Amino acid sequence: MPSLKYQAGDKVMGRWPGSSLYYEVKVLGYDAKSRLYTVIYKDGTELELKEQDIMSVTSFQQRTRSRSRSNSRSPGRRRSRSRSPARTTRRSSSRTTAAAAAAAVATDSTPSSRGDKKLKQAAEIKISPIVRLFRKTLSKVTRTFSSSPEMSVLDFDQSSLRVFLTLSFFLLFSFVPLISIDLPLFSDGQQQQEKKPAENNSNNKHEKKEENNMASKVNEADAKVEVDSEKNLGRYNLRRRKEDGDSKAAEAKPEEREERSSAAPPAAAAASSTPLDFGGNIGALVLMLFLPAWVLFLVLQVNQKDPSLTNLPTLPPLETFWDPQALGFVIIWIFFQALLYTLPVGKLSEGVLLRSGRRLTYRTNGFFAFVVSAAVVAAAVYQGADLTYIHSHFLQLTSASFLVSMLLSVYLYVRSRSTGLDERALGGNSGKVIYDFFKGRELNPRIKEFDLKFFCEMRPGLIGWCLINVAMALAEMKQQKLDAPSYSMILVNVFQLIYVVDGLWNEEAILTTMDLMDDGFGYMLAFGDLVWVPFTYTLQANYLVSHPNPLSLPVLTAIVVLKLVGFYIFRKSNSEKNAFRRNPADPRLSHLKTIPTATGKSLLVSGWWGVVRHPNYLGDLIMALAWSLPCGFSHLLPWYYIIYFLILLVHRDSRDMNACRRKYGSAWDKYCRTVRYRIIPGVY
Ligand SMILES: NC(=O)C1=CN([C@@H]2O[C@H](COP(=O)(O)OP(=O)(O)OC[C@H]3O[C@@H](n4cnc5c(N)ncnc54)[C@H](OP(=O)(O)O)[C@@H]3O)[C@@H](O)[C@H]2O)C=CC1
Ligand SMILES: CC(C)CCC[C@@H](C)[C@H]1CC=C2C3=C(CC[C@@]21C)[C@@]1(C)CC[C@H](O)C(C)(C)[C@@H]1CC3
Repeated sequence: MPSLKYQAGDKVMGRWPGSSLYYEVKVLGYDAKSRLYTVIYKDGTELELKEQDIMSVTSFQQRTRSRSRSNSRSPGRRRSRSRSPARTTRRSSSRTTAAAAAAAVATDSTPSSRGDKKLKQAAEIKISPIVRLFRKTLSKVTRTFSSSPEMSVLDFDQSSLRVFLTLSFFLLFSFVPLISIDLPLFSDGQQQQEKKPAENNSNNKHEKKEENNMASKVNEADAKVEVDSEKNLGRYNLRRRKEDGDSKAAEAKPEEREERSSAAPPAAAAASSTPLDFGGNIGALVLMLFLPAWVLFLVLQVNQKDPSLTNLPTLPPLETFWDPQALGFVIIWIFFQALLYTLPVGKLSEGVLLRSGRRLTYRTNGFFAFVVSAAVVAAAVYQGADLTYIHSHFLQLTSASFLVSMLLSVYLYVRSRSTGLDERALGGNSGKVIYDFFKGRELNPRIKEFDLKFFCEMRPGLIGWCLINVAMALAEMKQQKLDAPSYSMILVNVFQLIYVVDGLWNEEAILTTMDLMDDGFGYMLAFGDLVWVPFTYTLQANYLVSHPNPLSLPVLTAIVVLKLVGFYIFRKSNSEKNAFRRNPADPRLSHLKTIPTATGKSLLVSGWWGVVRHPNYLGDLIMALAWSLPCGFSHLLPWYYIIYFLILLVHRDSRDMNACRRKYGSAWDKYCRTVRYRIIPGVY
């Protein structure tokens, strides 16, 4: 190829299709007819790229450095850098890693930039009117509360905040978060610079590059991201030429599906450039204030004789929120669960491969913890303990748990200062204090072998949910003067018990969920696990205590069938994905078709994951419907869960779509074209 810019054998940087990530590739050849270069990535993927998507390593480094220099002029960052003793080492390490052209640099931009707008456009999918309405509302809310994502902690929109604060008694529950976020003692920019090279236990070149702070800096200046998937189709040829010469090649044979741990996920480099969810700082602040207030509203509302929307509860005196005994019970419960978690009983399971190249082990003895907890509670009841205390002190228990979750969140944020970049979540490491506090910075905070995120997600709140439900059944019997709980109460109790026990029985499967793999542990999950789950997921049982709803046998049967259908879809789809992620070559999965991706992982494109994207959400939603139906239609309140859950899962689905698009590029687009429905069959 004499007159060509790149010659066969050249090592250059090639853009990964559908994304803005550059990887080192080797030029294999050039096709004059199509004017495409054939390049090979380090993981063996061969693609055809246009010249404009290729860059020499030198110009790539120059570009990266110049962006880095121009960005380092930002006063905030410079100030913190100059104070860092480790800075020189870091910078030089950044340079060398930049030169080590084995990794990707994300040129994704912040949500406000043109690049990200394009990304959003690319993610725009044809949707049904209901979903469109929902998304419109969601984006309106987001726009209302977020201005520029580049805003600092201090210059947030004061007027929106004031309007918001006057809305209700939010401030009360939000006292602690306000203290913690008003103290921007350190910036993430500084912390990123301060990480000593010695802390880098990464054994993977991609991750080493990821520490290069320039990744995000290239972003800000170079928002020329072309991610329109349709455009990309014309520009790239995604054939895996090595495996097969025709378009069928995208479906790999089972024996080819081994996951290559040497290939780091492409998103690894995007540490501080992942687009912000929830409208950035302002959205996170709003949520931090709104969520506790909403829990308070629900807790007060459910006790009303007529909990309709036109009959809002009044705020009780402040002192009713505080009960040291309730706090004592909450702490004892959490410590009791922690003790069970640490017992050397049950299996040790391996988590997914982390960006640091490590795999963590988890003690998955959740079912054991459940059985022991049930036995201890039963023994306590036998000894005369009155579980209806939980119902009568629900508000105090809620505020005590809120306090614990707040303290935990502050602890998590503070300790995340001393963690390396490869230990942080991609989405919670923006440098924006409120946002990172909310989303969680550290991916897997551990005290020795004690994994805080895993523990909180699977134990105190989840098992506490069942305990509270049982307490509600006893409270119903007491209040309604019944010899046994009502059928509605039994259904709600049994359905949710099945859900929790199933989660604990299949505890290992949680290791391949978004929370464990991608999300940091911060306020969102700490609050979600310790307050939201136990005190709002029990709303149906709580409602039935004082709002009986007799069920006829046919209705009861129909509800049971619905629950079983939902459970079947939920369990089967979760197990299928979990089994596939754990062992892609599992012979039991050999009938499934897959799409290979450049990360070495493949995507399931048949079986449950070929019916809709996120079939597990579909099953979960059907179950949620079966949980609300026993409460009847007199009030909206017991239907709150399914409404919230629909919002949560649709938002989670789009978060996951964006994350997967960043991870898998065009392979993800191909998956979306093949499996067109999102969550619900027929809904795009
Ligand atoms: N009760 C509750 O409050 C909640 C319950 N849930 C439930 O928890 C469960 C886990 O949910 P969640 O963590 O949100 O998401 P998933 O378990 O669906 O995990 C999403 C991940 O799965 C992988 N994936 C996506 N598509 C495919 C595919 N086609 N083939 C192979 N892998 C794929 C991707 O990760 P990668 O490719 O990196 O492996 C993706 O990031 C669900 O059943 C959900 O309903 C969730 C939230 C709240
Ligand atoms: C406070 C916010 C608005 C939302 C917080 C969300 C969290 C409450 C949920 C995020 C993912 C969850 C999962 C479960 C519980 C709720 C949270 C923590 C789960 C443990 C429930 C039991 C299931 O069997 C499961 C699949 C293990 C769930 C995993 C996700």
